[in-house]
Amino acid sequence: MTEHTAETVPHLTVVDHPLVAHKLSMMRRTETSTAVFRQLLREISQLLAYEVTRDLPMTTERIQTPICEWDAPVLEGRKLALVSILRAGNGLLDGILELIPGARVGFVGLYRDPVTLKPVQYYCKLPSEMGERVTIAVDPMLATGNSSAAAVDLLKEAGAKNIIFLCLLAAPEGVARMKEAHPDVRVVTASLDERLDEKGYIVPGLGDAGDRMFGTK
Ligand SMILES: O=P(O)(O)OC[C@H]1O[C@H](OP(=O)(O)OP(=O)(O)O)[C@H](O)[C@@H]1O
Ligand SMILES: O=c1cc[nH]c(=O)[nH]1
Ligand SMILES: [Mg+2]
Repeated sequence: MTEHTAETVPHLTVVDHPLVAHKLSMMRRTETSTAVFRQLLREISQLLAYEVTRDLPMTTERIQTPICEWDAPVLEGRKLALVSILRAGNGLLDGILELIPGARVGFVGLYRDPVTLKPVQYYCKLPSEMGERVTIAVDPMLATGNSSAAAVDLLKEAGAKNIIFLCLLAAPEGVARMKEAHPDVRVVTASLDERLDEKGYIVPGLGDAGDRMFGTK
């Protein structure tokens, strides 16, 4: 590990949970099939959703139980915006939507040019009233951070102010890039990996998340 840790990067949360770590190790294995990879990502996404929503603002609503009237805790404000960074973000989105079915959903289409490692945008469709929603942007991989920084630029252009970036694996380089470009955005990840290789892949990583999820090359 490098010197970057959850302690030295306070805007970074590494979800430290045995089930997450075990499932993630299974996902990293080369021999894990596409079907199992997708299923594991769905399972992990729900554990991460539990963590990433921990500090959502709450209010109370007067309700009638069979016994009495009561001020019951409920989520405050407008419905969450979940934004998937295509393609691979959809692997995290599906499981989280099961837990938060009322969330509004946006998509940012980006792919990383394999030579320049710069993001190329091909799509953007976001919910209305982004300025009034907590926005959770999801993409399994935070490598150079170029894609996530560009995606957050688009979210902010649409008015989003309260943004969390949720990923599965983060490289220290990507965490640093996000901190520099968007210091107000909290990054939540299942693992802070060691580094990037010469092609910009996360080490030890799990390879190309989109390809592993969809069986492409
Ligand atoms: O931090 P970065 O260096 O920008 O790399 C991370 C990006 O690369 C992957 O997407 P990819 O370009 O492979 O597109 P895909 O989801 O369509 O496979 C990943 O899902 C991120 O979006
Ligand atoms: O390791 C990496 C880096 C970027 N994108 C991926 O899918 N994997
Ligand atoms: Mg890919």
